[in-house]
Amino acid sequence: MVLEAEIDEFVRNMEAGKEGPYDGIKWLFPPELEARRADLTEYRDVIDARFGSLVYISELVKKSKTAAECRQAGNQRFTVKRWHSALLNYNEGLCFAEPGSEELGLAYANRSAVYFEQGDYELALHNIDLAKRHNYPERLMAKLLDREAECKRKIENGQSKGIVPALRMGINVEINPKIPFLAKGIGMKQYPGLGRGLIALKDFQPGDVILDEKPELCAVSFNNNFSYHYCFHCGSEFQTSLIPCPKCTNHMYCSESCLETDWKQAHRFECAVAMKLFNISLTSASYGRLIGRLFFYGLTAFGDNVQQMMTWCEQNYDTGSDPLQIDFSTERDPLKIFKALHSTKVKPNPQFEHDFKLITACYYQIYLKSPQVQAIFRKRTHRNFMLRCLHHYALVTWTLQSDTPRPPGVSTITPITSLLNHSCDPNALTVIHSGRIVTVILRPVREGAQIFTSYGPRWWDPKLADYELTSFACQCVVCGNHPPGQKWRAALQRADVPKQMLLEVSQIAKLVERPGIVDAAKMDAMKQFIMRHTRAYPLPALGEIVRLYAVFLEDAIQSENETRERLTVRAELLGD
Ligand SMILES: C[S@@+](CC[C@H](N)C(=O)[O-])C[C@H]1O[C@@H](n2cnc3c(N)ncnc32)[C@H](O)[C@@H]1O
Repeated sequence: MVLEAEIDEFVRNMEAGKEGPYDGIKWLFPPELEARRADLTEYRDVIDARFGSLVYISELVKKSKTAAECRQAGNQRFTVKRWHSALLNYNEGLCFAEPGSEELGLAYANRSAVYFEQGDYELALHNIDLAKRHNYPERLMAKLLDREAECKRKIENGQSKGIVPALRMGINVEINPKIPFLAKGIGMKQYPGLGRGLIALKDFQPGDVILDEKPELCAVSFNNNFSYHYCFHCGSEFQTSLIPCPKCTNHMYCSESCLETDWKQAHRFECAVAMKLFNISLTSASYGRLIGRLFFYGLTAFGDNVQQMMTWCEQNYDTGSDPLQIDFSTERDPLKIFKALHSTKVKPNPQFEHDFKLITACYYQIYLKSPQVQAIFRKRTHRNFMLRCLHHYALVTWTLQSDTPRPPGVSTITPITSLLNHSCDPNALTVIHSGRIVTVILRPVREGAQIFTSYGPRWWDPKLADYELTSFACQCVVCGNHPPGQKWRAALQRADVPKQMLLEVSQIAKLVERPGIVDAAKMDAMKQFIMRHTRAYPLPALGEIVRLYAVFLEDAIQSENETRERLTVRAELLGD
Protein backbone atom coordinates (compact mmCIF):
# COMPACT_ATOMS: atom_id res chain seq x y z
CA MET A 1 0.00 0.00 0.00
CA VAL A 2 2.82 2.36 0.90
CA LEU A 3 4.30 1.71 -2.51
CA GLU A 4 1.02 2.55 -4.28
CA ALA A 5 0.79 5.87 -2.40
CA GLU A 6 4.39 6.67 -3.29
CA ILE A 7 3.78 5.81 -6.92
CA ASP A 8 0.82 8.22 -6.92
CA GLU A 9 3.10 10.90 -5.58
CA PHE A 10 5.67 10.14 -8.27
CA VAL A 11 3.00 10.36 -10.95
CA ARG A 12 1.98 13.78 -9.61
CA ASN A 13 5.62 14.92 -9.52
CA MET A 14 6.20 13.52 -12.97
CA GLU A 15 3.23 15.42 -14.35
CA ALA A 16 4.64 18.54 -12.72
CA GLY A 17 7.95 17.83 -14.52
CA LYS A 18 9.81 17.20 -11.25
CA GLU A 19 10.62 13.51 -11.68
CA GLY A 20 11.44 11.14 -14.52
CA PRO A 21 9.33 7.98 -14.54
CA TYR A 22 12.34 5.69 -14.68
CA ASP A 23 13.81 7.48 -11.65
CA GLY A 24 10.54 6.77 -9.90
CA ILE A 25 10.73 3.07 -10.64
CA LYS A 26 14.38 2.96 -9.67
CA TRP A 27 13.80 4.44 -6.24
CA LEU A 28 10.57 2.63 -5.50
CA PHE A 29 11.46 -0.79 -6.82
CA PRO A 30 11.31 -3.25 -3.88
CA PRO A 31 14.87 -3.03 -2.48
CA GLU A 32 14.86 -6.62 -1.24
CA LEU A 33 14.70 -7.82 -4.85
CA GLU A 34 17.82 -5.85 -5.69
CA ALA A 35 19.56 -7.01 -2.48
CA ARG A 36 19.05 -10.68 -3.20
CA ARG A 37 19.76 -10.20 -6.93
CA ALA A 38 16.32 -11.46 -7.83
CA ASP A 39 15.76 -13.23 -11.11
CA LEU A 40 14.85 -11.22 -14.19
CA THR A 41 11.37 -12.83 -14.24
CA GLU A 42 10.64 -11.32 -10.81
CA TYR A 43 11.58 -7.89 -12.15
CA ARG A 44 9.28 -8.50 -15.13
CA ASP A 45 6.34 -9.44 -12.87
CA VAL A 46 6.84 -6.61 -10.39
CA ILE A 47 6.96 -4.03 -13.19
CA ASP A 48 3.71 -5.33 -14.62
CA ALA A 49 1.90 -5.72 -11.31
CA ARG A 50 2.98 -2.59 -9.47
CA PHE A 51 4.35 0.07 -11.78
CA GLY A 52 1.69 0.10 -14.48
CA SER A 53 0.82 3.76 -14.01
CA LEU A 54 4.42 4.77 -14.69
CA VAL A 55 4.98 2.39 -17.56
CA TYR A 56 1.74 2.14 -19.52
CA ILE A 57 1.13 5.82 -20.20
CA SER A 58 -1.22 6.74 -23.05
CA GLU A 59 0.16 7.37 -26.51
CA LEU A 60 -0.08 10.87 -27.94
CA VAL A 61 -2.14 11.08 -31.10
CA LYS A 62 -1.83 13.27 -34.15
CA LYS A 63 -4.17 16.24 -33.89
CA SER A 64 -4.40 19.22 -36.25
CA LYS A 65 -5.14 21.54 -33.33
CA THR A 66 -1.88 20.59 -31.56
CA ALA A 67 -0.01 20.83 -34.88
CA ALA A 68 -1.35 24.36 -35.41
CA GLU A 69 -0.33 25.38 -31.88
CA CYS A 70 3.24 24.14 -32.48
CA ARG A 71 3.37 25.96 -35.81
CA GLN A 72 2.15 29.19 -34.19
CA ALA A 73 4.82 28.84 -31.48
CA GLY A 74 7.31 28.48 -34.35
CA ASN A 75 5.95 31.64 -35.99
CA GLN A 76 6.52 33.62 -32.81
CA ARG A 77 10.14 32.48 -32.75
CA PHE A 78 10.45 33.21 -36.46
CA THR A 79 9.48 36.83 -35.93
CA VAL A 80 12.31 37.28 -33.42
CA LYS A 81 14.73 35.41 -35.73
CA ARG A 82 15.19 32.43 -33.40
CA TRP A 83 15.61 30.17 -36.39
CA HIS A 84 16.70 27.03 -34.61
CA SER A 85 13.83 27.06 -32.10
CA ALA A 86 11.37 27.93 -34.87
CA LEU A 87 12.49 24.88 -36.86
CA LEU A 88 12.06 22.64 -33.81
CA ASN A 89 8.52 23.95 -33.33
CA TYR A 90 7.68 23.38 -37.00
CA ASN A 91 9.12 19.86 -36.75
CA GLU A 92 6.98 19.15 -33.71
CA GLY A 93 4.00 20.52 -35.62
CA LEU A 94 4.79 18.15 -38.50
CA CYS A 95 4.79 15.22 -36.07
CA PHE A 96 1.33 16.14 -34.78
CA ALA A 97 -0.14 17.00 -38.19
CA GLU A 98 -2.71 14.45 -39.33
CA PRO A 99 -1.81 12.66 -42.60
CA GLY A 100 -3.60 14.40 -45.46
CA SER A 101 -4.13 17.61 -43.47
CA GLU A 102 -3.03 21.04 -44.66
CA GLU A 103 -1.05 21.43 -41.42
CA LEU A 104 1.70 19.36 -43.06
CA GLY A 105 1.95 21.71 -46.03
CA LEU A 106 1.84 24.79 -43.80
CA ALA A 107 4.65 23.58 -41.53
CA TYR A 108 6.86 22.64 -44.51
CA ALA A 109 6.21 26.05 -46.05
CA ASN A 110 7.09 27.79 -42.79
CA ARG A 111 10.27 25.76 -42.60
CA SER A 112 11.11 26.92 -46.11
CA ALA A 113 10.79 30.52 -44.89
CA VAL A 114 13.40 29.86 -42.18
CA TYR A 115 15.86 28.48 -44.73
CA PHE A 116 15.12 31.35 -47.09
CA GLU A 117 15.89 33.89 -44.36
CA GLN A 118 19.18 32.12 -43.67
CA GLY A 119 20.16 32.19 -47.35
CA ASP A 120 19.95 28.41 -47.64
CA TYR A 121 18.00 28.49 -50.91
CA GLU A 122 18.33 24.81 -51.83
CA LEU A 123 16.87 23.75 -48.48
CA ALA A 124 14.14 26.36 -48.88
CA LEU A 125 13.31 24.89 -52.31
CA HIS A 126 13.28 21.37 -50.87
CA ASN A 127 10.75 22.44 -48.24
CA ILE A 128 8.63 24.29 -50.77
CA ASP A 129 8.52 21.05 -52.76
CA LEU A 130 7.48 19.12 -49.62
CA ALA A 131 4.77 21.72 -48.92
CA LYS A 132 3.39 21.43 -52.47
CA ARG A 133 3.28 17.65 -52.15
CA HIS A 134 1.57 17.78 -48.73
CA ASN A 135 -1.67 19.67 -49.11
CA TYR A 136 -0.40 23.21 -49.02
CA PRO A 137 -3.61 25.25 -49.36
CA GLU A 138 -4.37 26.71 -52.80
CA ARG A 139 -5.45 30.01 -51.21
CA LEU A 140 -1.86 30.66 -50.09
CA MET A 141 -0.10 29.11 -53.06
CA ALA A 142 0.83 32.38 -54.81
CA LYS A 143 3.03 33.40 -51.85
CA LEU A 144 4.82 30.06 -51.87
CA LEU A 145 5.40 30.21 -55.62
CA ASP A 146 6.88 33.69 -55.25
CA ARG A 147 9.35 32.34 -52.69
CA GLU A 148 10.16 29.45 -55.01
CA ALA A 149 10.90 31.80 -57.90
CA GLU A 150 13.04 33.99 -55.64
CA CYS A 151 15.05 30.97 -54.45
CA LYS A 152 15.73 29.92 -58.04
CA ARG A 153 16.75 33.44 -58.96
CA LYS A 154 19.18 33.65 -56.03
CA ILE A 155 20.68 30.27 -56.91
CA GLU A 156 21.08 31.35 -60.55
CA ASN A 157 22.82 34.52 -59.36
CA GLY A 158 25.31 32.39 -57.48
CA GLN A 159 24.06 33.42 -54.04
CA SER A 160 23.65 29.90 -52.81
CA LYS A 161 25.65 28.45 -49.95
CA GLY A 162 25.82 25.24 -51.98
CA ILE A 163 28.54 26.55 -54.25
CA VAL A 164 31.04 27.01 -51.43
CA PRO A 165 33.73 24.49 -52.38
CA ALA A 166 34.05 21.73 -49.81
CA LEU A 167 36.97 19.39 -49.23
CA ARG A 168 36.29 15.76 -50.02
CA MET A 169 36.44 13.90 -46.74
CA GLY A 170 35.78 10.34 -47.92
CA ILE A 171 38.38 7.60 -47.64
CA ASN A 172 41.55 9.01 -49.20
CA VAL A 173 43.88 6.04 -48.78
CA GLU A 174 43.81 2.56 -50.30
CA ILE A 175 40.46 0.87 -49.60
CA ASN A 176 39.87 -2.56 -48.07
CA PRO A 177 38.41 -4.54 -50.99
CA LYS A 178 36.08 -6.53 -48.70
CA ILE A 179 34.98 -3.50 -46.68
CA PRO A 180 34.73 -0.54 -49.07
CA PHE A 181 34.11 1.94 -46.23
CA LEU A 182 37.34 0.99 -44.41
CA ALA A 183 40.97 1.69 -45.30
CA LYS A 184 43.19 -1.20 -46.26
CA GLY A 185 45.69 -1.91 -43.48
CA ILE A 186 43.34 -1.80 -40.50
CA GLY A 187 42.86 -4.99 -38.48
CA MET A 188 41.14 -6.10 -35.29
CA LYS A 189 42.97 -7.21 -32.15
CA GLN A 190 42.12 -8.19 -28.58
CA TYR A 191 43.61 -5.78 -26.03
CA PRO A 192 43.86 -6.66 -22.33
CA GLY A 193 41.36 -4.63 -20.33
CA LEU A 194 39.80 -3.05 -23.43
CA GLY A 195 38.45 -6.02 -25.40
CA ARG A 196 38.52 -5.74 -29.17
CA GLY A 197 40.10 -2.73 -30.82
CA LEU A 198 41.33 -1.57 -34.23
CA ILE A 199 45.02 -1.88 -35.03
CA ALA A 200 47.06 -0.18 -37.77
CA LEU A 201 48.73 -2.82 -39.94
CA LYS A 202 50.73 -0.08 -41.69
CA ASP A 203 51.66 3.56 -41.04
CA PHE A 204 48.97 6.24 -41.37
CA GLN A 205 49.38 10.03 -41.58
CA PRO A 206 47.31 12.91 -40.19
CA GLY A 207 44.38 13.58 -42.50
CA ASP A 208 44.05 9.97 -43.66
CA VAL A 209 40.34 9.15 -43.65
CA ILE A 210 40.25 5.51 -42.61
CA LEU A 211 36.54 4.85 -42.02
CA ASP A 212 33.36 6.26 -43.57
CA GLU A 213 30.57 4.09 -42.23
CA LYS A 214 26.81 4.50 -41.94
CA PRO A 215 25.15 3.88 -38.56
CA GLU A 216 23.67 0.40 -38.64
CA LEU A 217 21.46 1.12 -35.64
CA CYS A 218 20.62 4.50 -34.26
CA ALA A 219 18.42 5.88 -31.50
CA VAL A 220 17.57 9.43 -30.53
CA SER A 221 16.73 10.70 -27.07
CA PHE A 222 13.39 12.37 -26.40
CA ASN A 223 15.08 14.82 -23.99
CA ASN A 224 15.49 18.43 -25.12
CA ASN A 225 13.39 17.85 -28.24
CA PHE A 226 16.19 15.77 -29.77
CA SER A 227 13.61 13.58 -31.50
CA TYR A 228 12.55 16.65 -33.53
CA HIS A 229 16.16 17.27 -34.37
CA TYR A 230 17.66 14.05 -35.75
CA CYS A 231 16.72 11.27 -38.13
CA PHE A 232 15.86 8.23 -36.02
CA HIS A 233 17.39 5.91 -38.58
CA CYS A 234 20.72 7.50 -39.49
CA GLY A 235 21.13 10.31 -36.96
CA SER A 236 21.21 13.08 -39.60
CA GLU A 237 20.72 16.59 -38.32
CA PHE A 238 17.50 18.51 -38.79
CA GLN A 239 19.03 20.69 -41.48
CA THR A 240 18.26 17.79 -43.76
CA SER A 241 14.55 18.67 -43.52
CA LEU A 242 13.08 15.87 -41.48
CA ILE A 243 9.77 14.23 -42.33
CA PRO A 244 7.52 12.70 -39.64
CA CYS A 245 6.50 9.09 -39.10
CA PRO A 246 2.94 9.07 -40.50
CA LYS A 247 1.64 7.22 -37.44
CA CYS A 248 3.33 8.29 -34.20
CA THR A 249 4.11 11.77 -32.91
CA ASN A 250 7.79 11.59 -32.14
CA HIS A 251 9.92 9.83 -34.75
CA MET A 252 11.33 11.80 -37.67
CA TYR A 253 13.44 10.80 -40.66
CA CYS A 254 15.70 12.60 -43.12
CA SER A 255 14.23 10.81 -46.16
CA GLU A 256 11.51 8.43 -47.34
CA SER A 257 14.21 5.81 -47.63
CA CYS A 258 15.26 6.13 -43.95
CA LEU A 259 11.60 6.13 -42.92
CA GLU A 260 10.86 2.94 -44.89
CA THR A 261 14.00 1.10 -43.80
CA ASP A 262 13.50 2.01 -40.17
CA TRP A 263 9.86 0.95 -40.28
CA LYS A 264 10.81 -2.43 -41.66
CA GLN A 265 13.80 -2.89 -39.40
CA ALA A 266 12.48 -1.79 -36.01
CA HIS A 267 9.93 0.99 -35.88
CA ARG A 268 6.92 -1.16 -36.85
CA PHE A 269 7.36 -2.85 -33.45
CA GLU A 270 7.78 0.42 -31.56
CA CYS A 271 5.39 2.81 -33.24
CA ALA A 272 2.24 1.87 -31.27
CA VAL A 273 4.14 2.21 -27.97
CA ALA A 274 6.54 5.01 -28.94
CA MET A 275 5.54 7.39 -26.15
CA LYS A 276 5.79 4.67 -23.49
CA LEU A 277 9.28 3.80 -24.71
CA PHE A 278 10.40 7.41 -24.65
CA ASN A 279 8.81 7.89 -21.25
CA ILE A 280 10.84 5.08 -19.76
CA SER A 281 14.04 6.00 -21.66
CA LEU A 282 14.24 9.50 -20.27
CA THR A 283 17.14 8.97 -17.91
CA SER A 284 18.98 6.35 -19.89
CA ALA A 285 18.70 8.65 -22.94
CA SER A 286 19.12 7.24 -26.40
CA TYR A 287 21.34 4.32 -25.44
CA GLY A 288 18.47 2.39 -23.83
CA ARG A 289 16.42 2.48 -27.02
CA LEU A 290 19.16 0.56 -28.84
CA ILE A 291 18.39 -2.52 -26.71
CA GLY A 292 15.04 -3.20 -28.37
CA ARG A 293 16.12 -1.89 -31.75
CA LEU A 294 18.93 -4.45 -31.90
CA PHE A 295 16.46 -7.20 -30.99
CA PHE A 296 13.96 -6.22 -33.70
CA TYR A 297 16.75 -5.65 -36.22
CA GLY A 298 17.63 -9.31 -35.60
CA LEU A 299 14.04 -10.46 -35.86
CA THR A 300 13.70 -8.66 -39.20
CA ALA A 301 16.97 -10.21 -40.41
CA PHE A 302 15.53 -13.64 -39.56
CA GLY A 303 12.44 -12.81 -41.66
CA ASP A 304 10.26 -12.47 -38.49
CA ASN A 305 10.87 -16.16 -37.79
CA VAL A 306 11.25 -15.99 -34.02
CA GLN A 307 11.80 -19.75 -33.67
CA GLN A 308 14.78 -19.65 -36.03
CA MET A 309 16.14 -16.55 -34.37
CA MET A 310 15.80 -18.13 -30.94
CA THR A 311 17.52 -21.36 -31.99
CA TRP A 312 20.50 -19.46 -33.37
CA CYS A 313 20.72 -16.78 -30.67
CA GLU A 314 20.50 -19.16 -27.72
CA GLN A 315 23.64 -20.93 -28.91
CA ASN A 316 25.60 -17.78 -29.65
CA TYR A 317 25.42 -15.51 -26.64
CA ASP A 318 28.85 -14.14 -25.86
CA THR A 319 30.75 -16.37 -28.26
CA GLY A 320 32.81 -13.46 -29.65
CA SER A 321 32.90 -12.06 -33.17
CA ASP A 322 35.16 -10.35 -35.69
CA PRO A 323 33.05 -8.04 -37.91
CA LEU A 324 36.12 -7.48 -40.13
CA GLN A 325 35.49 -10.98 -41.51
CA ILE A 326 32.14 -9.91 -43.01
CA ASP A 327 32.26 -9.32 -46.76
CA PHE A 328 30.63 -5.92 -47.37
CA SER A 329 31.73 -5.69 -51.00
CA THR A 330 28.44 -7.04 -52.31
CA GLU A 331 24.95 -6.31 -51.00
CA ARG A 332 24.83 -5.59 -47.25
CA ASP A 333 23.66 -8.67 -45.37
CA PRO A 334 21.82 -7.65 -42.16
CA LEU A 335 21.75 -11.26 -40.94
CA LYS A 336 25.56 -11.49 -40.93
CA ILE A 337 25.80 -8.09 -39.28
CA PHE A 338 23.22 -9.05 -36.67
CA LYS A 339 25.01 -12.29 -35.90
CA ALA A 340 28.28 -10.41 -35.38
CA LEU A 341 26.58 -7.90 -33.07
CA HIS A 342 24.64 -10.55 -31.15
CA SER A 343 27.71 -12.65 -30.36
CA THR A 344 29.71 -9.69 -29.01
CA LYS A 345 31.67 -10.79 -25.97
CA VAL A 346 30.55 -8.69 -23.03
CA LYS A 347 32.07 -8.03 -19.64
CA PRO A 348 29.65 -8.75 -16.77
CA ASN A 349 28.79 -5.50 -15.06
CA PRO A 350 27.63 -6.23 -11.47
CA GLN A 351 27.48 -2.51 -10.65
CA PHE A 352 24.72 -1.94 -13.19
CA GLU A 353 23.06 -5.34 -13.05
CA HIS A 354 20.02 -4.00 -11.20
CA ASP A 355 19.60 -1.20 -13.78
CA PHE A 356 19.94 -3.63 -16.66
CA LYS A 357 17.26 -5.91 -15.23
CA LEU A 358 14.99 -2.98 -14.49
CA ILE A 359 15.23 -1.36 -17.89
CA THR A 360 14.90 -4.77 -19.59
CA ALA A 361 11.75 -5.55 -17.60
CA CYS A 362 10.25 -2.13 -18.46
CA TYR A 363 11.00 -2.45 -22.16
CA TYR A 364 9.78 -6.03 -22.25
CA GLN A 365 6.41 -5.12 -20.73
CA ILE A 366 6.04 -2.13 -23.03
CA TYR A 367 6.91 -4.06 -26.19
CA LEU A 368 4.33 -6.67 -25.27
CA LYS A 369 1.68 -3.94 -25.50
CA SER A 370 2.55 -3.46 -29.16
CA PRO A 371 0.09 -5.35 -31.42
CA GLN A 372 2.93 -6.15 -33.88
CA VAL A 373 4.92 -7.78 -31.09
CA GLN A 374 1.88 -9.60 -29.68
CA ALA A 375 1.16 -11.05 -33.12
CA ILE A 376 4.60 -12.69 -33.31
CA PHE A 377 5.33 -13.50 -29.66
CA ARG A 378 2.30 -15.66 -28.91
CA LYS A 379 4.16 -18.56 -27.27
CA ARG A 380 5.49 -18.31 -23.75
CA THR A 381 8.87 -19.78 -24.85
CA HIS A 382 9.23 -17.02 -27.44
CA ARG A 383 8.33 -14.32 -24.93
CA ASN A 384 10.86 -15.72 -22.46
CA PHE A 385 13.45 -15.67 -25.21
CA MET A 386 12.66 -11.99 -25.88
CA LEU A 387 13.10 -11.19 -22.18
CA ARG A 388 16.46 -13.01 -21.99
CA CYS A 389 17.71 -11.54 -25.21
CA LEU A 390 16.74 -7.95 -24.30
CA HIS A 391 18.60 -8.42 -21.02
CA HIS A 392 21.69 -9.59 -22.89
CA TYR A 393 21.40 -6.65 -25.30
CA ALA A 394 21.40 -4.22 -22.38
CA LEU A 395 25.01 -5.33 -21.90
CA VAL A 396 25.83 -5.64 -25.63
CA THR A 397 24.61 -2.14 -26.49
CA TRP A 398 26.28 -0.79 -23.34
CA THR A 399 29.53 -2.33 -24.58
CA LEU A 400 29.20 -1.25 -28.19
CA GLN A 401 27.83 2.24 -28.04
CA SER A 402 30.25 5.10 -27.77
CA ASP A 403 28.23 8.18 -26.90
CA THR A 404 30.11 11.29 -27.91
CA PRO A 405 29.28 14.81 -26.73
CA ARG A 406 28.43 15.65 -30.35
CA PRO A 407 25.81 15.13 -31.54
CA PRO A 408 24.12 15.02 -28.16
CA GLY A 409 21.14 12.74 -27.78
CA VAL A 410 22.13 10.30 -30.53
CA SER A 411 23.49 6.78 -29.96
CA THR A 412 24.72 4.57 -32.77
CA ILE A 413 25.99 1.05 -33.30
CA THR A 414 27.93 -0.01 -36.35
CA PRO A 415 29.88 -3.18 -37.17
CA ILE A 416 33.29 -1.48 -37.56
CA THR A 417 33.31 1.96 -35.91
CA SER A 418 31.90 0.38 -32.73
CA LEU A 419 35.21 -1.49 -32.43
CA LEU A 420 37.15 1.71 -31.82
CA ASN A 421 38.27 2.08 -28.22
CA HIS A 422 38.48 5.38 -26.39
CA SER A 423 41.53 7.34 -25.34
CA CYS A 424 41.68 10.80 -23.77
CA ASP A 425 44.75 11.13 -26.02
CA PRO A 426 43.17 9.94 -29.27
CA ASN A 427 45.21 9.56 -32.44
CA ALA A 428 42.04 9.70 -34.56
CA LEU A 429 38.83 11.73 -34.64
CA THR A 430 35.37 10.29 -35.21
CA VAL A 431 32.68 12.64 -36.47
CA ILE A 432 29.01 11.61 -36.56
CA HIS A 433 27.17 13.89 -38.96
CA SER A 434 24.47 13.63 -41.59
CA GLY A 435 24.20 9.86 -41.49
CA ARG A 436 27.96 9.34 -41.84
CA ILE A 437 30.45 8.27 -39.20
CA VAL A 438 33.85 9.38 -40.42
CA THR A 439 37.12 8.53 -38.70
CA VAL A 440 40.19 10.51 -39.65
CA ILE A 441 43.77 10.25 -38.36
CA LEU A 442 44.98 13.17 -36.19
CA ARG A 443 48.59 12.25 -35.47
CA PRO A 444 51.03 9.89 -37.18
CA VAL A 445 50.07 6.27 -36.41
CA ARG A 446 52.83 3.69 -36.70
CA GLU A 447 52.27 0.14 -37.85
CA GLY A 448 51.20 -1.96 -34.85
CA ALA A 449 49.65 0.94 -32.92
CA GLN A 450 46.04 0.86 -31.77
CA ILE A 451 43.69 3.42 -33.34
CA PHE A 452 41.93 5.36 -30.61
CA THR A 453 39.15 7.83 -30.94
CA SER A 454 37.64 9.87 -28.10
CA TYR A 455 34.12 9.30 -26.78
CA GLY A 456 34.33 12.68 -25.06
CA PRO A 457 37.30 13.94 -23.07
CA ARG A 458 40.54 14.83 -24.86
CA TRP A 459 43.50 16.10 -22.90
CA TRP A 460 44.03 18.96 -25.32
CA ASP A 461 40.41 20.15 -25.35
CA PRO A 462 39.55 22.02 -22.13
CA LYS A 463 35.91 22.36 -23.25
CA LEU A 464 35.50 18.59 -23.06
CA ALA A 465 37.70 17.98 -20.02
CA ASP A 466 34.71 17.52 -17.71
CA TYR A 467 32.88 15.11 -19.98
CA GLU A 468 32.63 11.96 -17.89
CA LEU A 469 32.82 8.44 -19.18
CA THR A 470 30.47 6.76 -16.78
CA SER A 471 30.21 3.38 -18.43
CA PHE A 472 33.78 2.18 -17.77
CA ALA A 473 36.92 3.04 -15.82
CA CYS A 474 39.12 4.58 -18.52
CA GLN A 475 42.40 2.73 -19.05
CA CYS A 476 43.99 5.15 -21.50
CA VAL A 477 47.46 6.69 -21.15
CA VAL A 478 46.00 9.84 -19.62
CA CYS A 479 43.94 8.03 -16.97
CA GLY A 480 45.35 4.53 -16.52
CA ASN A 481 47.56 3.62 -13.60
CA HIS A 482 50.00 1.56 -15.65
CA PRO A 483 53.60 2.08 -16.86
CA PRO A 484 52.66 3.51 -20.31
CA GLY A 485 50.36 6.00 -18.55
CA GLN A 486 53.08 7.01 -16.08
CA LYS A 487 55.56 7.51 -18.94
CA TRP A 488 53.02 9.52 -20.95
CA ARG A 489 52.18 11.81 -18.04
CA ALA A 490 55.86 12.40 -17.27
CA ALA A 491 56.40 13.39 -20.93
CA LEU A 492 53.52 15.88 -20.75
CA GLN A 493 55.14 17.61 -17.77
CA ARG A 494 58.46 18.18 -19.62
CA ALA A 495 59.34 21.88 -19.44
CA ASP A 496 61.86 22.03 -22.29
CA VAL A 497 59.61 23.19 -25.12
CA PRO A 498 61.90 24.09 -28.04
CA LYS A 499 61.73 27.80 -28.94
CA GLN A 500 61.38 26.94 -32.61
CA MET A 501 58.23 24.96 -31.85
CA LEU A 502 56.65 27.87 -29.96
CA LEU A 503 57.45 30.18 -32.87
CA GLU A 504 55.80 27.79 -35.33
CA VAL A 505 52.73 27.51 -33.08
CA SER A 506 52.27 31.27 -33.07
CA GLN A 507 52.75 31.36 -36.87
CA ILE A 508 50.04 28.74 -37.32
CA ALA A 509 47.74 30.60 -34.92
CA LYS A 510 48.19 33.73 -37.08
CA LEU A 511 47.66 31.79 -40.32
CA VAL A 512 44.39 30.36 -38.97
CA GLU A 513 43.08 33.87 -38.30
CA ARG A 514 44.10 35.22 -41.74
CA PRO A 515 41.17 35.70 -44.10
CA GLY A 516 41.48 34.77 -47.75
CA ILE A 517 43.47 31.59 -47.15
CA VAL A 518 41.59 28.41 -47.89
CA ASP A 519 41.05 25.92 -45.08
CA ALA A 520 42.95 23.23 -47.00
CA ALA A 521 46.14 25.32 -46.79
CA LYS A 522 45.65 25.99 -43.07
CA MET A 523 45.04 22.31 -42.42
CA ASP A 524 48.10 21.36 -44.40
CA ALA A 525 50.27 23.68 -42.28
CA MET A 526 48.90 22.03 -39.12
CA LYS A 527 49.42 18.54 -40.53
CA GLN A 528 53.06 19.30 -41.48
CA PHE A 529 53.68 20.75 -38.02
CA ILE A 530 52.20 17.69 -36.26
CA MET A 531 54.27 15.36 -38.45
CA ARG A 532 57.50 17.36 -37.93
CA HIS A 533 57.17 17.30 -34.16
CA THR A 534 55.66 13.90 -33.63
CA ARG A 535 58.64 12.77 -31.52
CA ALA A 536 58.05 15.62 -29.08
CA TYR A 537 54.45 14.52 -28.46
CA PRO A 538 52.80 15.06 -25.98
CA LEU A 539 53.49 18.69 -25.19
CA PRO A 540 50.77 21.29 -24.56
CA ALA A 541 51.95 23.33 -27.56
CA LEU A 542 51.52 20.30 -29.82
CA GLY A 543 48.21 19.46 -28.20
CA GLU A 544 46.94 22.94 -29.08
CA ILE A 545 47.67 22.36 -32.77
CA VAL A 546 46.09 18.88 -32.67
CA ARG A 547 43.00 20.52 -31.14
CA LEU A 548 42.88 23.12 -33.92
CA TYR A 549 43.42 20.45 -36.54
CA ALA A 550 40.51 18.43 -35.08
CA VAL A 551 38.24 21.51 -35.22
CA PHE A 552 39.11 22.08 -38.88
CA LEU A 553 38.64 18.41 -39.78
CA GLU A 554 35.25 18.30 -38.08
CA ASP A 555 34.20 21.48 -39.90
CA ALA A 556 35.43 20.07 -43.21
CA ILE A 557 33.37 16.89 -42.77
CA GLN A 558 30.26 18.85 -41.83
CA SER A 559 30.66 21.32 -44.72
CA GLU A 560 31.13 18.48 -47.18
CA ASN A 561 27.90 16.88 -45.95
CA GLU A 562 25.97 20.14 -46.13
CA THR A 563 27.27 20.84 -49.63
CA ARG A 564 26.27 17.33 -50.68
CA GLU A 565 22.75 17.91 -49.34
CA ARG A 566 22.41 21.14 -51.30
CA LEU A 567 23.77 19.52 -54.44
CA THR A 568 21.29 16.64 -54.09
CA VAL A 569 18.42 19.12 -53.95
CA ARG A 570 19.80 20.91 -57.01
CA ALA A 571 20.02 17.66 -58.92
CA GLU A 572 16.49 16.65 -57.91
CA LEU A 573 14.68 19.96 -58.23
CA LEU A 574 16.70 21.98 -60.71
CA GLY A 575 18.15 19.18 -62.82
CA ASP A 576 21.70 20.58 -62.30
C1 LIG B 1 32.67 1.06 -28.64
S1 LIG B 1 33.20 -0.29 -27.71
C2 LIG B 1 34.78 -0.62 -28.28
C3 LIG B 1 34.95 -2.08 -28.64
C4 LIG B 1 35.02 -2.99 -27.46
N1 LIG B 1 36.35 -2.94 -26.87
C5 LIG B 1 34.65 -4.43 -27.84
O1 LIG B 1 35.37 -5.35 -27.45
O2 LIG B 1 33.63 -4.61 -28.47
C6 LIG B 1 33.37 0.47 -26.13
C7 LIG B 1 33.76 -0.45 -24.99
O3 LIG B 1 35.15 -0.79 -25.03
C8 LIG B 1 35.75 -0.70 -23.73
N2 LIG B 1 36.68 0.46 -23.73
C9 LIG B 1 36.90 1.31 -24.75
N3 LIG B 1 37.81 2.23 -24.43
C10 LIG B 1 38.21 1.96 -23.17
C11 LIG B 1 39.14 2.57 -22.27
N4 LIG B 1 39.84 3.64 -22.59
N5 LIG B 1 39.27 2.01 -21.04
C12 LIG B 1 38.55 0.92 -20.69
N6 LIG B 1 37.66 0.30 -21.49
C13 LIG B 1 37.50 0.81 -22.71
C14 LIG B 1 34.61 -0.45 -22.77
O4 LIG B 1 34.16 -1.71 -22.34
C15 LIG B 1 33.54 0.20 -23.64
O5 LIG B 1 32.24 -0.03 -23.18
